[in-house]
Amino acid sequence: MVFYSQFYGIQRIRWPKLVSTRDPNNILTGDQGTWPEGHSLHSGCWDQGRRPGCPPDPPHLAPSGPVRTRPPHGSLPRRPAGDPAAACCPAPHAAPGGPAARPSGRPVGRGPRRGLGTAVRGPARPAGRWWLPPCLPAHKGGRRGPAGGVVGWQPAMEQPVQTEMWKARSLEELVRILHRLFAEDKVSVEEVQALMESYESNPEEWLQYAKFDQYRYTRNLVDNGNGKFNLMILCWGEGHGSSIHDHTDSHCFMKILQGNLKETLFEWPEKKGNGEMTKKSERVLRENQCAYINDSIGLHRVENISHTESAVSLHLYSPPFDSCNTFDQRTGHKHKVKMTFYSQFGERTLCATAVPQENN
Ligand SMILES: N[C@@H](CS(=O)O)C(=O)O
Ligand SMILES: [Fe+2]
Repeated sequence: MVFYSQFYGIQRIRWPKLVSTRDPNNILTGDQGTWPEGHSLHSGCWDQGRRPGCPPDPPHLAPSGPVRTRPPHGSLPRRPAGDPAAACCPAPHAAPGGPAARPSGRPVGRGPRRGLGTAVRGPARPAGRWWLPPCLPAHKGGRRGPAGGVVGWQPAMEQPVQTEMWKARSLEELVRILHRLFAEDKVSVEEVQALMESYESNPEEWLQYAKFDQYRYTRNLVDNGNGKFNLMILCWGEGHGSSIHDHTDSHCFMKILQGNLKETLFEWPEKKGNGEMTKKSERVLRENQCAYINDSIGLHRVENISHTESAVSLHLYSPPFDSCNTFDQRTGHKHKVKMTFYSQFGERTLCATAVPQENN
């Protein structure tokens, strides 16, 4: 699976195979990585209506009404020869030299609209996205430009203009749409971010997961995304915060469900780390906003600076990870920590160790 972004570009993470920055049609050649069974390339089925012989959706993804039809994907990857999904779902967008983007931005999906959220037409994004080299922090071979993005841009292939956006009308629906998006070979950072932002926080829907601790912020697993992502609710009591940390080469989306959270960005320290870490920026994230970070952008610390209000946030990590590095602000020294869940699917996790080693 490949992530792409008009700002951050393709990011190769743990499992994707070789990605050509010049020919996006090549991205399906080579090793397909290690997805859990049944999660390879059937994603073409859902957006064009089910074709005879297509494997059924897993029950929790079963269609129940109209869906958003996909924007045209003129340059999405070709399915490899012999791929069963190619046989059962000859997705027009995946065909070599697939359909050109419609200037009107009208949906191209045919077949019945099947139910996940509302498709709303968003503002057309500027044409011409860029394919980037992997988005890695400088010490892993990435190079950062003045704006903090990775440099080394390679104008290669225009990406389609996205003309529609998802609207998740409930947390449940948000989870369903996320499953759909992550079943694709390519995942758009902006699409996930916009989708998460589209969900209007409703405490009734997430209260069952919101378990607070008196002393530290808690991580509460909501969904494990078929192994492709982890969705969790973090509960921040007054004054609670995380250490400065990285995200283990994963993509991190953070949406505020309640209250406000301050996010402070830091530069990666020099290799050895022996001095005060450099602060890049800070901002306060407010209810329903969704932020995004990965290791090429930098490190961050998140804090609930309120003395009177708790805060709750919804985090998506892909690929999932269970450890990260924390950094000492004064020295830049790093320390690997294991990350655990305070609860999973609404049930309090039994502590395996007497002293949980958390990122705070
Ligand atoms: N990334 C942190 C939360 S935050 O401070 O972004 C975690 O998963 O615990
Ligand atoms: Fe984080």
